[in-house]
Amino acid sequence: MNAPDSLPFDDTDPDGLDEADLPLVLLVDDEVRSQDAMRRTLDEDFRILCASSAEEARALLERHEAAVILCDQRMPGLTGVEFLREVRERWPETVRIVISGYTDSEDIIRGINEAGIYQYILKPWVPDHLLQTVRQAVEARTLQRGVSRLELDLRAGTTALRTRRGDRLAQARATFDFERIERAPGSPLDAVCAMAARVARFDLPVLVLGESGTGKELLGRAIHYASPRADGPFVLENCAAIPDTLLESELFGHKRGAFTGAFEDHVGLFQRAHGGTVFLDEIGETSPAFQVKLLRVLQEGELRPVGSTRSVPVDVRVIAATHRRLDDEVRAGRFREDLYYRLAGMTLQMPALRERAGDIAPLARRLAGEVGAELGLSGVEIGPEAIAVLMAYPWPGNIRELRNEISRAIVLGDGRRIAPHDFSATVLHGQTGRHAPVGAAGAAGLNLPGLPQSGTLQERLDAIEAMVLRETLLRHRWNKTRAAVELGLSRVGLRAKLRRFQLEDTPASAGETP
Ligand SMILES: Nc1ncnc2c1ncn2[C@@H]1O[C@H](COP(=O)(O)OP(=O)(O)OP(=O)(O)O)[C@@H](O)[C@H]1O
Repeated sequence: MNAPDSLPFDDTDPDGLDEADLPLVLLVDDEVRSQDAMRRTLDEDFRILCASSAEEARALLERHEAAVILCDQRMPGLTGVEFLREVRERWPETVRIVISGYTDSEDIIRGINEAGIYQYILKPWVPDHLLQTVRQAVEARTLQRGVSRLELDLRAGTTALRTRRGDRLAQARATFDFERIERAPGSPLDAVCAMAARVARFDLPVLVLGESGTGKELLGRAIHYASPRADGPFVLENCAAIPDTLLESELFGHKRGAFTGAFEDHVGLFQRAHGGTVFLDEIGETSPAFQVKLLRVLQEGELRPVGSTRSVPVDVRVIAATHRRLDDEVRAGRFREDLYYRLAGMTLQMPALRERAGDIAPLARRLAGEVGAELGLSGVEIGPEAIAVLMAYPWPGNIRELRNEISRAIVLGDGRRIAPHDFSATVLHGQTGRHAPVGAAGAAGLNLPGLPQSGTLQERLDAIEAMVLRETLLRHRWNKTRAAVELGLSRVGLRAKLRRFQLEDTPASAGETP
């Protein structure tokens, strides 16, 4: 039998981590060897306590607040699930994980409800998976505790958050509200915004993934203004825009004389964001050397400006964004795994515009209004044929490209109503060179990933009709006779439709081959 451990605090921790801040994990297993194996897997990230029986575990839980309990299903006297049921009642905030072999699965499945088991791990377990599961369990507990705290606050009628914020904040909140992230009802963005709004309330780091121009920054701002840090600053740095050495001084500051050209002390963005949020755009572009420095600041909650001997405490929430798949970057060894886990408290994925073609119509109308107003034109409209053209294009540059296209159309058009011929040939003919045109189908049939999910029936049918016409013409290299035959139209009928969608009279449509 293993005696219960005393807490393994280590004053000489080489990482400079105060172990007292690490979450406590209780391992319950009567086999010393598997206890040891688990401990070795987890003890860099957590404080560990071990018990060999339910009795010992109870005694430890009475004295220490464990974030997570990992319990073997086979124990002398009672099963892991039975013990975890008791843990749920007496220590409900401790997240419960059971470890078992295949044969125990029925009992475990019952236990998922009865004992509120967060996760079960099958033997033989894989160290990475075990570590990952415990990390997630700790995060889940942090979220759950935050929810409970909020509920308590609400019940007590706490209005502190609201009263602290003034008009300026109210205005910023309205501007960067999740509702202002334009989308159609039922858009995939609904789920992203709902998750972001939830996580906004908790002080977790957030990683926003998504192609360029999908609205990652907009989402980051909305998170900040929906968070308890909303009355603190929101500062943004594009990590890809400046060289590595400057990035460090830009973010963490420098002392006068720290390097050639450092004529004065410089306060970095992290210090300026104290009490607020730092948005680190294009984090995937940073060098390994910079990643180490950032990790240290995040771990220690303090920074040392370049050339300084003194550390300064900083309290910021970091929201990082990248167009890269950061987990792939980690696997390829280009991004530090430990930093990845620090940043990815919660990961949000912004879908590309082509994956939510239903959003194009409301977005285009909104952007036409916004850009029109910037240009001093009010009430700029977009006709249904123009919307159909926009919906048939795959938008590799996402909303930023859509905004540019609409600006162009307003400037080149009559300034009142945007029509298809106001768009660039690229958009009119769906040719990006980077992605297959939406609706471009093989001989097997028509694939319509951009099937419109909003708008009136007529608008949606128009969008589909425009896509089908364009796709057929592209495939027949703009040979109208062959396209008409395939579509069962007369040449005159096809021409009328091309005129209607203004696909006919552009130089590109006359000569362009796909
Ligand atoms: N859903 C939306 N509603 C309204 N405007 C949007 C929406 N999404 C993005 N935009 C606008 O599109 C432009 C690009 O968005 P943003 O800068 O947030 O994208 P990003 O993903 O951070 O781009 P990058 O990775 O290139 O920095 C901005 O002008 C933004 O206001």
